[in-house]
Amino acid sequence: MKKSIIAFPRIGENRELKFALEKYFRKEISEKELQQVAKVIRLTNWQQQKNVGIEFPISNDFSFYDQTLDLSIALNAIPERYEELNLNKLDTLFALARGFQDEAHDVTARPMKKWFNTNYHYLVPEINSKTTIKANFSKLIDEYREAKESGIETKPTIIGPYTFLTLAEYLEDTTVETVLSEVINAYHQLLVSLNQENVKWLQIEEPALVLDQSKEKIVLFEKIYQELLKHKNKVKVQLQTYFGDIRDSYTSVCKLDFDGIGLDFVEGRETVALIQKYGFPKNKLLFAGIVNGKNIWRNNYQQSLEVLNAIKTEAQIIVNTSCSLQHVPVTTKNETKLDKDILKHFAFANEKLEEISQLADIYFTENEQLLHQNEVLFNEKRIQENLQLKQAIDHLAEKDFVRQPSLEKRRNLQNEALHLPLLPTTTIGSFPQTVEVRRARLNHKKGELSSEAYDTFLEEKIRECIELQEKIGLNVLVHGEFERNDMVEYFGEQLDGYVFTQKAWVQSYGTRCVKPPIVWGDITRPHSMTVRWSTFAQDQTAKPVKGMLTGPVTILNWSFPREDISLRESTLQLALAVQAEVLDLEKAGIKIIQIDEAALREKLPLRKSDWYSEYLDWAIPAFRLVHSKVRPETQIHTHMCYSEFEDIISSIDAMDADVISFEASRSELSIIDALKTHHFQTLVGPGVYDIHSPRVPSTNEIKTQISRILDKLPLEQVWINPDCGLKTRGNKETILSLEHLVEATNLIRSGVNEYGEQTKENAFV
Ligand SMILES: CN1c2c(nc(N)[nH]c2=O)NC[C@@H]1CNc1ccc(C(=O)N[C@@H](CCC(=O)N[C@@H](CCC(=O)N[C@@H](CCC(=O)O)C(=O)O)C(=O)O)C(=O)O)cc1
Ligand SMILES: N[C@@H](CCS)C(=O)O
Ligand SMILES: [Zn+2]
Repeated sequence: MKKSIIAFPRIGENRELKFALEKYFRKEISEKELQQVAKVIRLTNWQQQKNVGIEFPISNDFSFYDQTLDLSIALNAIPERYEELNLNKLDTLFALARGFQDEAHDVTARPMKKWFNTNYHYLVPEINSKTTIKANFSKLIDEYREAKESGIETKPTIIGPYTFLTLAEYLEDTTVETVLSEVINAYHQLLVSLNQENVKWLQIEEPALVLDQSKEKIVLFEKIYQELLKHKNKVKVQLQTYFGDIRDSYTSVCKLDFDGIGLDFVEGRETVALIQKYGFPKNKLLFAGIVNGKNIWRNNYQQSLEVLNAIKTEAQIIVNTSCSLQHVPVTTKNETKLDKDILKHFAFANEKLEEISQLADIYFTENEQLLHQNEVLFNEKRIQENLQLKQAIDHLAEKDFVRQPSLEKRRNLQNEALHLPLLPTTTIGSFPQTVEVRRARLNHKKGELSSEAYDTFLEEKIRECIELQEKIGLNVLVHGEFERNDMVEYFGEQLDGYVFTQKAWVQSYGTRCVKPPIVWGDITRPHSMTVRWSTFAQDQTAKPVKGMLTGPVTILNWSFPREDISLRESTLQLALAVQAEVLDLEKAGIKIIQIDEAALREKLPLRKSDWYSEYLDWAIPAFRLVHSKVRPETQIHTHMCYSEFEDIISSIDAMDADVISFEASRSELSIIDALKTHHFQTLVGPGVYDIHSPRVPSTNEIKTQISRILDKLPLEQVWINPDCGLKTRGNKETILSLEHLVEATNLIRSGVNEYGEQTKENAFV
């Protein structure tokens, strides 16, 4: 074996899986038709890998929704409430993923979390007191057989027991120990089945090893694998890690009876040093993750070769990707509008397969011609540096990052300017991106709808949206973001220095995909990007309309960034561009401006020791730079999709926004305790219902949620809002949910308790 990958995207070249799934959810196609689409994708993927000579294409990397959810199901970690719906296997999976609501049932979706430091989301496994782990790896076996029937010997992949146990949520006094032996036993059963099938290699993914590991955790890891590997028999087992190095567990991993070890040489800063210091076991293969699975730039073969040569004497190398290719788009071949001189610098998943193959040729057979061609590409002068921008960044001073006056002083001025009631109600920005909205944008893009007609359409949508929010009784309105394809791509399209693609989709969660724009050069703002729509919306109402922007850290984190300058440098370029937009909005009379930093937490380095020096020390100031020059009366909001920022709570406060909204509806509200303990200064809008699921929360449910928040936080600090934008929802459920939100807030304001009784002494309006 010379070359390998960890996993391939499963959405299909033209998002075939997304469209089939959505049709299945709308009951427009049968399960059989859906399975057929899935099968074609799998066969195509295996064939692509085979075509470039990958000896063992990967199987079981396909998923209808999420591979961690598939694992929960394979381990029978299916909470009773989903079993009780009595749905078939596939629909039970979708109930866990999306929630389920009909006349007789109402079950919420399992929570989703960010998959390590990516923009992919996994469904959190649940372990409760009734969980009985049992092996049912039929999906993995079926897909292995499916490939074999078409003449392809695959290497099945599975997320490992250690990562599963690390990511799971433990309820009702359960712990890792409650299920540990059952989980080991289930993987043991898997090995037995694989031996029966005569499977050659199994890849076990353990990305949890790249997180900070305590001694106890390493003991747990060793215990699992000492036990498990006793049973591998003829199947060879490859332990695959990614998203960083495994400095805490390297020596333990080397001692265990794995046949191959996969290490990340792209994000794993210490990987080479670890091998040089401790050596690499002679009886194992080293799967060297050298082709970046997260970014889309061509691999620099010379640099890769230097890395491989540095460890050449230590190990027998298999050329590999650094992580699953699910984080990059499928192919560059459909990018017909991008200049060839630009496109030649990019490698998506298919092109990365070729890179693996070429690198193996260069490494094993010293193919000089391939090396030379690649050198020519990297020696080209790609872009012209913007010296004026560089100077502007170099001259930034301390004062440019500090807003005046203090938060407390601003608050009084804003209260006077805005006259909002207690518990102000608002939304996060986007309203449903219905088929009608997307179709109009598509028609405009294709030239079938003129710019004038498209603009008129958008104005009509904004007018309706404002009218609707007034009718529902929200206090701070939004324009609805109808003009945006995506909260990041939209800005990328307006900024100089970006290039964007037509078909370069990447899965974000379930059926939802994003098309990250690509930072090509230095970033500047040639014109205002949102003022027109925000002012149009404000002209329709006397209530304040929030201007709506995406912050610099999020724009960069959800783009494919440059690799020739630092992330800090690109973020500061973006910060200056967004700052100009903020000031234009303010000048145009917008009194509240929301700057979303939904991805700020996501890119926090996986190791704590890197948090400040590698990231927060520039990311938080970059946000402050964006709003440091606004008037004290202008209220700055920010938004984060997830509430997992307990550990960096002071940094979030240091963003110095006036209000922050975040997800809290699916979490245990522990974040609220943390806000209290840390004397969090910023006003907060903890989301009172989950927008990721189509289910409509009842008024009472929202009211209970608000009461729980108010048990812990002072009234004056709280805003009421959903936990994220409404773009993925339909109109009907959105209207009902927002009506319930306003009704619940009004009940709380007027002091009606949870039993529907008027308690005058609680009333405050
Ligand atoms: C808030 N989130 C976001 C994240 N990352 C982003 N970059 N953006 C986000 O908003 N990360 C965390 C969270 C959760 N993630 C998501 C991700 C994606 C969506 C979502 O709704 N995605 C849409 C695609 C959005 C888009 O770009 N739409 C375009 C193109 C529409 C399209 O597909 N057109 C078809 C034709 C359709 C037709 O009707 O004929 C085509 O071009 O072929 C647009 O609107 O113009 C998705 O559908 O996956 C939400 C949350
Ligand atoms: N303003 C954006 C934030 C999503 S994270 C929206 O509402 O969709
Ligand atoms: Zn959000």
